[in-house]
Amino acid sequence: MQNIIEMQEIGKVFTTADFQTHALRNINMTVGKGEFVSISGPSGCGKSTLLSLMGLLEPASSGRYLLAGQQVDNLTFDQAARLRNLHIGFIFQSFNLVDGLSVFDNVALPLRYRVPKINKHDTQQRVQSCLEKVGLSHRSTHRPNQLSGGQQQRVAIARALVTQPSILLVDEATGNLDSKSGDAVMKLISDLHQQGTTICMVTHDPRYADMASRRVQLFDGELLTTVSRASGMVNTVFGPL
Ligand SMILES: Nc1ncnc2c1ncn2[C@@H]1O[C@H](COP(=O)(O)OP(=O)(O)OP(=O)(O)O)[C@@H](O)[C@H]1O
Repeated sequence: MQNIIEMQEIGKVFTTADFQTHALRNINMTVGKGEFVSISGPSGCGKSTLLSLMGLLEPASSGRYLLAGQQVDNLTFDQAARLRNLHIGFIFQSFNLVDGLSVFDNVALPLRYRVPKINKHDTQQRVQSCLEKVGLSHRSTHRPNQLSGGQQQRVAIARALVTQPSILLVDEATGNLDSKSGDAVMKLISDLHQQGTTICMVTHDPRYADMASRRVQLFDGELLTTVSRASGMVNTVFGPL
């Protein structure tokens, strides 16, 4: 299987005036094309930091990171933004939709930053197709505040898909939703995986973690175990459980 993500001995230290936090230590991790990996662990263990590094939202402090085969350490801000736009779709707990824009324009937003530019006709088709995937094509002219939380998260998923990313990074996508809407969003994410999308998802919910093809556990900034559903194999990478 071709690797989309390859992290070697990745570390992340946050330094504030009086404090250093080792958020991640010595992370060795690969994600193959088409895999669905869930990332779990206690609060503060480094899950969101790992996702931010994967998504080039911030650089690692040490180690080597290959994204889609390209070494991506030491990128400039603009280079990171361009690669992000090409390869990564994000879904966060907060939907981060722009209230002043229609559902259609929210989904189209990432395409505005594409180089080379995507013409109006192709934009129209891509947005429409993504809204159909999430079952909201009939709501394209609505504003986000006219939708339920679950529907807003589905718009955020359509926005993440519109750039046809190599990998979808999901951080507690169901955290702000009631259980019924949460289950619907997770079904959608699972369907996207069945259709071939690569997914890395942070979740606290063991039921949702179990939907992944591989489960990764973090503890205190270190990779603890990875469990593959296909093989049922538990591989203790570091330390005690
Ligand atoms: N920008 C930052 N500056 C300083 N410390 C940070 C920063 N971001 C995260 N940290 C610290 O890094 C550690 C890991 O944080 P992170 O948000 O990755 O944990 P998490 O596992 O996602 O937690 P939670 O489940 O509570 O969301 C924590 O100790 C946190 O305080």
